[in-house]
Amino acid sequence: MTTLPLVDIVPRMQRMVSHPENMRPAIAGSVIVGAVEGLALAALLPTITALAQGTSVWGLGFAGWLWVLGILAVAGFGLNYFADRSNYAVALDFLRSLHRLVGDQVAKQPLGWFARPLAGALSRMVSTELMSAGEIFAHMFGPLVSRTTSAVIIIVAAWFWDPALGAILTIAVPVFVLITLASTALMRKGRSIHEPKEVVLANRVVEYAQSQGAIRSCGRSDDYRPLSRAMDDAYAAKSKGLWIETVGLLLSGMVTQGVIVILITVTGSLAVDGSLEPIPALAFIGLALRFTSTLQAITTSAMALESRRPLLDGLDDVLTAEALPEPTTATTLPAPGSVELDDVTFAYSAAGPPALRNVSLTVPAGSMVALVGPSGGGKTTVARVISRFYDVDSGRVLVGGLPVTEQTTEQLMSQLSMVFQDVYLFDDTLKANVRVGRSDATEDEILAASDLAGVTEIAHRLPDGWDTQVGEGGRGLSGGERQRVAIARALLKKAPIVLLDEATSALDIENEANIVAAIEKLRQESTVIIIAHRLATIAGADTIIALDADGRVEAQGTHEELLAGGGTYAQFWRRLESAQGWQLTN
Ligand SMILES: Nc1ncnc2c1ncn2[C@@H]1O[C@H](COP(=O)(O)OP(=O)(O)OP(=O)(O)O)[C@@H](O)[C@H]1O
Repeated sequence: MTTLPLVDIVPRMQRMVSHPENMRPAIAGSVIVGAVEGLALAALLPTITALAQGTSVWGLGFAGWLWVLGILAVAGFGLNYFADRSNYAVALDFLRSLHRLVGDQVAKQPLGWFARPLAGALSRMVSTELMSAGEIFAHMFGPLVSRTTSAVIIIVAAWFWDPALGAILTIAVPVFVLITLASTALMRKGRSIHEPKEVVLANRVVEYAQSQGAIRSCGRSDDYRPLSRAMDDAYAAKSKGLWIETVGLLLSGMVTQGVIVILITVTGSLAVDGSLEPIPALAFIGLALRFTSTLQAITTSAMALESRRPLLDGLDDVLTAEALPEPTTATTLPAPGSVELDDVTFAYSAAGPPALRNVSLTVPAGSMVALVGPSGGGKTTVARVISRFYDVDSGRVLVGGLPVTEQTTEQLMSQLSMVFQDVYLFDDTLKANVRVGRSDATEDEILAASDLAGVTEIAHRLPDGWDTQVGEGGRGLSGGERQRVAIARALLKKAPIVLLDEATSALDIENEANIVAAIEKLRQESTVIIIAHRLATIAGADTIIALDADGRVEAQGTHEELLAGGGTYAQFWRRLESAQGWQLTN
């Protein structure tokens, strides 16, 4: 059974609000409201007794007790208003500061962090769940505190009035809590049986809709087994889960009634055998009815809090994710434009095999290096460790002659331009997306870079030219067009080092011509490290670094040297030649 976040919610929230000092008065307000409400309920005992017996109770007659009730009600109303305001203030502070904290934390994370599952959960958390985070304090924790205080006051008052009545209420609490916990556990168990199957079913439906082309071309649109299997599984799991949930629901529906019946029966029996006066017994039954609804409200708030535990856990994970350590100030670079990997070994996870094994390579400033090798050989990983998406497990990565771990993110990023396969464009105009390369670039510079990268040609085709909105992520453009924009950005940025993934998938003939021209221009101005797929790029590079399938450097040298050396590179080259269908003559 999971523990309720009742105890740890305060320290957790204290870490997440910008004014933790405001939580104390809010909690104190809820306690005072609960105490006043509890006292108002407890005052029913002397009020009804005074009314029924026509005598004074503790020096006050019925009218006096009515005044007490009235004063408590007015005080409760006013205090409730102020407690609610304090709770809402904390809730709003919580929401505001969460957005800032999550934003700051995201900005500090290494780029590799965004490839992890946590980052996927983050988008759901920020888009849908964070808005409900404010409820935790305003609608769950505050009411929980005030109702618990009320219940405690009622029990204390009952003990004070008559120890037998106090004992009855005290015993009712664990009975109520145990039955409620059992019912919640049953409902949770029922949900855990059918919910995962429903998620699978939903995924299968989406898959079925998205893969209609492939399914129809295989003639399987009538009988898509994974979907029908998922439906059968979901149906079977739902039937089983519902049975268990129904028992839980029955228990939860019965608990309040059950406890009321027990309280009335016990109180009635005590009145019959003379242990209790009949009138106080009647007054007590009225109080017991309110007491059970207070208990029910406590459990509702507690369960609602419990349901927010995954959100708080997720926020904790995001907020405590460790940023890569970096210095606070930039240092002078000993060898601007150069890149070096010195005996680098790196695995994406401790359990998995290394993606790079003892990789050493040197890229002098101004040179062009082509990374080649089989799919999965670690070419993209080399680019990622150079950009410090991840810190390596052993060895060193130097950019500009300085280890990347000794540079500020700003210093490192100012040296690099990255043109990777998954180019992200902002939901803005085409021109604004090119300008991202360098915000202070002039119109002429933007046009020159765009001409070279083939973006001007795109602008001429689009309905609003340069002012065309490219859509979120650039979905209004094709993959090849997005890559051209990324190349224009790189040309504009004029970074000393360019990392370029020459994605074959995005290359049609026109794109290819642009890439060739852009690479030529880039290599005149910068060091270029290119994950190369085209024969001409590979053969034209100053140095070729061939990785093997296990992430080791198999060979490095010029094209002629590697070809003359025979080995895997020569085989790789011949395969590429026949695949690309043309012969390069030396
Ligand atoms: N984010 C990741 N998490 C875990 N493993 C990864 C991740 N990215 C890549 N890998 C693994 O690391 C190894 C090297 O991958 P990498 O993408 O660097 O190869 P590549 O040579 O660029 O391949 P390709 O030419 O197909 O793009 C592969 O085994 C791959 O499965």
